[in-house]
Formats: sequence, structure tokens, C-alpha cells
Amino acid sequence: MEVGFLGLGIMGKAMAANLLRHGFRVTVWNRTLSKCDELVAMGAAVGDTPASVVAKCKYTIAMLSDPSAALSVVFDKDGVLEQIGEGKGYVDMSTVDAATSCKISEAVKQKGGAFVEAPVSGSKKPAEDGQLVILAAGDKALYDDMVPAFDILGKKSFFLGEMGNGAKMKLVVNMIMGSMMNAFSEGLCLADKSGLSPQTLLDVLDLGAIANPMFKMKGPSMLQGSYNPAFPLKHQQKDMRLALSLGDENAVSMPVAAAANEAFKKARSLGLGDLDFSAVHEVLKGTGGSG
Ligand SMILES: NC(=O)C1=CN([C@@H]2O[C@H](COP(=O)(O)OP(=O)(O)OC[C@H]3O[C@@H](n4cnc5c(N)ncnc54)[C@H](OP(=O)(O)O)[C@@H]3O)[C@@H](O)[C@H]2O)C=CC1
Ligand SMILES: O=CC(=O)O
Repeated sequence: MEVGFLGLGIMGKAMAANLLRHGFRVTVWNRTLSKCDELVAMGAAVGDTPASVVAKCKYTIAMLSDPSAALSVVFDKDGVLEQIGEGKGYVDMSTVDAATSCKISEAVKQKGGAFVEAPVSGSKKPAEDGQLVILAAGDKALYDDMVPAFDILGKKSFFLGEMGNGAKMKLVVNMIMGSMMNAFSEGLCLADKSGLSPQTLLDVLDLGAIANPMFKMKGPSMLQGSYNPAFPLKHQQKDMRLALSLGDENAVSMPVAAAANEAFKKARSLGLGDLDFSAVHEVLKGTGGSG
């Protein structure tokens, strides 16, 4: 199968590499073109623009930072819309809001093409290992065509029905994750300030009912103040913002998520946006947690 791939950040690079390793023919494009080099060394072809990738490939996947990047790659000059049409499919796996997905879907459909939104749950390591959870919605026929690629990229795909449901599900999941990260960080600070060993807290948590892969993976590096980015904090804050907006639209009160968002915003204002989202721990430490 031949696919185009737009966006080679932390996630896109790992996902495109996985497709190549499994025998897919992949044509890549990235705004910063030098990021294509590693993929070319693995056998990828390069397109000059999103439009040229879509012109070449029946199916094109995108993995971009946020709604503004997702819209720009479709609607701007040399964008996806210039070449999408009958018989071609576009799959956006970026985390965006439902309105962004719907806008792209309408424009692609007007040109005769098909569109699926397919954001993913799972970070850098699951992307490298093909263990993502894919939250797709939109054109069911295109979804079915993409299953061979989704089977490489993920451990499970959900087809969630109408356009926007994939984005909404992803935002709900990440709203919970961002809130959990804040509670976890507060707990580490509280243990430390109360004279307990935070490392022992990690051991206790891991044996109980709230054990989870995130605490297990992030806890030790948080205790060391090490935040090598797997999921950049700026993207987690974007997801909190979009989830809170979804809450506004549906009159759902989310005081816990709102407080977590404030901590992520504070972290961004301190210049921590490009670090891993667990760097929010630095904010909570600074407000009275472990010194
Ligand atoms: N990292 C993670 O753990 C996870 C991330 N996600 C989501 O996946 C998406 C990608 O995340 P990730 O790979 O970590 O992000 P990165 O910040 O590593 O990569 C972002 C990508 O978007 C591109 N980009 C940004 N702005 C524009 C623009 N205006 N026009 C064209 N391209 C643009 C970047 O290009 P350039 O290289 O030129 O900057 C880069 O390819 C995000 O929506 C994120 O929320 C979902 C699950 C997990
Ligand atoms: O969006 C981030 C993730 O880990 O999932």
C-alpha cells in the first residue's frame, strides 16, 4: 500500500517509520524539510508540498501540532485541497477540536474526496511500537480502506461514527490525563513535604487500585526533574483548552480540569512548553511542593 505522510514531529516520524518498516511505500512532507532525511534513509520518497504528496498518493495521513497547523496544511497555498478529489482519501490523526475536523471534512468532500479524522491515544513509545489506540470517525469506506495501516500503527482502532466524535473522544481522554498528571504531581510534592519518600509513594501507587502506565513511566523522571519530551507540554495545554471549550459548549462543569489547565498555562509561561507535559511538576513544586 502507498501512503503520503504530512508532519514528521515526535509522533509523525515514528508512525511513518513504522509504516516503512512494514513494507508500505511512503511519501513524506514536513514543513521543516530537513526532518525528512531520516525517513528518506529508511526508503521514503519526499514531496515538495502537501499538494504534491496528495497528487502522488491515493491515501494521505497527517500528524500535525494543532488546529491551526491542520487547517493551514489543507487550506493554504500548495495545500491538500489543491489535489484532493474523487478516489482520494485524507486522514488527519492530529489532536484537534471537532469544528476543525468538520471544516476539513466539508472542504474535502466538496472536492469529491473522502476524509477520516483519527486522533490517537498513546505517546512516543506506543507510536514507535505500533501500540497506539486510534479514535476514528467520518467516512466509513475510507476507514475500512485504512485498516491495514491502522493495524500497523495501533493495537486497536475504534470507529466512532459521525465526524467530530474522534476529536471529542480524544479531548475527553486527554482532559482526564492532564488532570491526573496534576493530581499525581501534587501527591509527589505532598509526600515529600510531609517527610515521606516520594520513591516509596511510587512503589505504593504501583501496587494499588490507581496503578497506571503513566505514573509508572513518568514518576521516576519527575523525581529527577528530567522532562525529555515524549508528549510536549504545549500540546497537553492545547488539549486542556479544547476540552474545556467542549465543556463550555455542553454546559459541563469541569473545575478539576480548569485548575489543571491553569498549571499547564503557568508552565508554558515559564518557558516549559517544549518539555514533556510532566514538567508541570516544576510549577507545582514552585508553589509550595518539594523544594
Ligand atoms: N507526542 C505525543 O505523545 C502525542 C501527540 N499527539 C498529538 O499529535 C500531534 C503531533 O504531536 P507531536 O508529534 O508530539 O508534535 P511535534 O510538535 O513534535 O510535531 C508537530 C508537527 O506539526 C508540524 N507543524 C506545526 N505547525 C505547522 C504549520 N503551521 N504548518 C505545517 N506544519 C506544522 C511540525 O512541523 P515542523 O517540524 O516544521 O515544526 C511537526 O511536523 C499533536 O496534535 C499532538 O497533540 C497525540 C498523541 C500523543
Ligand atoms: O496525547 C497524548 C497521549 O499520550 O495520548
